[in-house]
Amino acid sequence: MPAVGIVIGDGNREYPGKLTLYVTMTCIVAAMGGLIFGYDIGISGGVTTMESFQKEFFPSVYEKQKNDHESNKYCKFDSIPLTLFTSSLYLAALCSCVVASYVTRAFGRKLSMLLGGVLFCAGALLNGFATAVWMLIVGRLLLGFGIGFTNQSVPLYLSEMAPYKYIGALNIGFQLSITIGILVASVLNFFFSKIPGGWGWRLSLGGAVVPALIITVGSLILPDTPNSMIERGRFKQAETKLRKIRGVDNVEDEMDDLIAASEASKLVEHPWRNLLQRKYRPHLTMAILIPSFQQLTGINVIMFYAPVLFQTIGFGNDAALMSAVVTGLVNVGATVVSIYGVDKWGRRFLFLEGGLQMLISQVAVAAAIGAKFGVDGNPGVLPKWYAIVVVLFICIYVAAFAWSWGPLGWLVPSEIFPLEIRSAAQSVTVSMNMIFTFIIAQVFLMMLCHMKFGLFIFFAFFVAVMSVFIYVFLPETRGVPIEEMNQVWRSHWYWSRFVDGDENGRVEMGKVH
Ligand SMILES: OC[C@H]1O[C@](O)(CO)[C@@H](O)[C@@H]1O
Repeated sequence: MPAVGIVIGDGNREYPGKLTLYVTMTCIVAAMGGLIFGYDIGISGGVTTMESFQKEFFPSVYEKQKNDHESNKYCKFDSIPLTLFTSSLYLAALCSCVVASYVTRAFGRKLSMLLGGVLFCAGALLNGFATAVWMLIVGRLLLGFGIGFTNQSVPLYLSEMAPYKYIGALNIGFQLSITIGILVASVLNFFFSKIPGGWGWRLSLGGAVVPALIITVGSLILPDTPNSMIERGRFKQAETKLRKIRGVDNVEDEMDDLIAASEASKLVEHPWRNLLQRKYRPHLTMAILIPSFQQLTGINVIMFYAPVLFQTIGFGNDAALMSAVVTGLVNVGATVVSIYGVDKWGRRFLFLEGGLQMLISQVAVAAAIGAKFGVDGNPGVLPKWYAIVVVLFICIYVAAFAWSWGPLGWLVPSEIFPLEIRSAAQSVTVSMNMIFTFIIAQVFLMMLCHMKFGLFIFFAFFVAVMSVFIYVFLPETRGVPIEEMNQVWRSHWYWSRFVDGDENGRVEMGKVH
């Protein structure tokens, strides 16, 4: 997720500051924001394969998969209410993003986090105690509203509290905690599914209450950010707070820049209209395409539905949930690789290498499933070695995503938007991501039913398209301070026609970003 907000410093200036208790607490709360998002992503697929859950809420799916040995296996989970259970969260998150950005600006980051935490708690409880499908869906909607608030406020809070030099790392750190949340969810699903009497799914869904409570309590005890005090004209208070947060006395430089940034952002009258200007065409294009492409890699087919997918292709219950744990582990590990490599190897290299690796593994998965299942999806008994090969290719695919499009899908947009369009462009990025996450969650099981193993070719096609797009249109942004970005567009073979001349030239941001 993005570390949104006003980035301070002139790219060369080093602000003094230590890793204080405040900063550490900030990181913990921020980690909870990512964790709970990841938890929601990872929990639903496993829960929907639990028999007690299916029997209680989706008896027709249960019957179909128990008794129907004849018809197409690719279709055994194809049920609109079942997919709505997963996808409704992202639709709600999309809607609440808009309200959340207003609340965060007008009433501060803490209130937004508190609202997010409370909505999460309500959603988790409603889900854990659900006795009807509507309770499940309303619970997921509440969780989604919560995500809209925390995804807006937590990264912003984080980027304002963290010492300048940690901002980049925290950006990927947030994505890392999403992947950890997904992993925790799949491990819990694995163990909870063994609990008899229908308690397993209740514990899995209700478990979200733990990180939700941490965020709620955190938002009450954490301090306000100096930035939001400055926005409200409390300069003295902000300076005292900044000293305390940074653990040093000489915070004058940072204070000056914060005040300048706040004043500059007040001058931005029409961020949305700004974004439509010709000179921001490259930014708008990236704000729309990068998050859309991130989802069109098909990653959430695996993240949401890995256990469903593995059961569809003939794995037993346990093996399906275990395989989801394995892909979850690979996801976390490869995100760490990205943190290590992103400044060493550059963004373009990771995008292109990741794209190629995803393409090859998707074609391999399609071929392996197609060869064994044909179009009617009836493999007889799936040999163990064959199942392992399929899981292996899926892991190769997940690893590629997790060190390329996963973190870079957030990092690259966050480093190319100049201050005067930053908040608008960031909202476009977050919204596009949510829209496509919703669409994929909603239509995947139907697509699997109709396109069968060809579904993986469908996503492979998009991976090819997006890799070509990166190769041709995305300049390298590694180590480019934001005030130099315009120069990068200006020397690009295509974007130079939009960002040419001095009139569009450098944005006067030396002090404020
Ligand atoms: O780690 C995979 C996860 O990362 C995201 O792309 C968010 O950045 C999610 O949509 C996905 O489930």
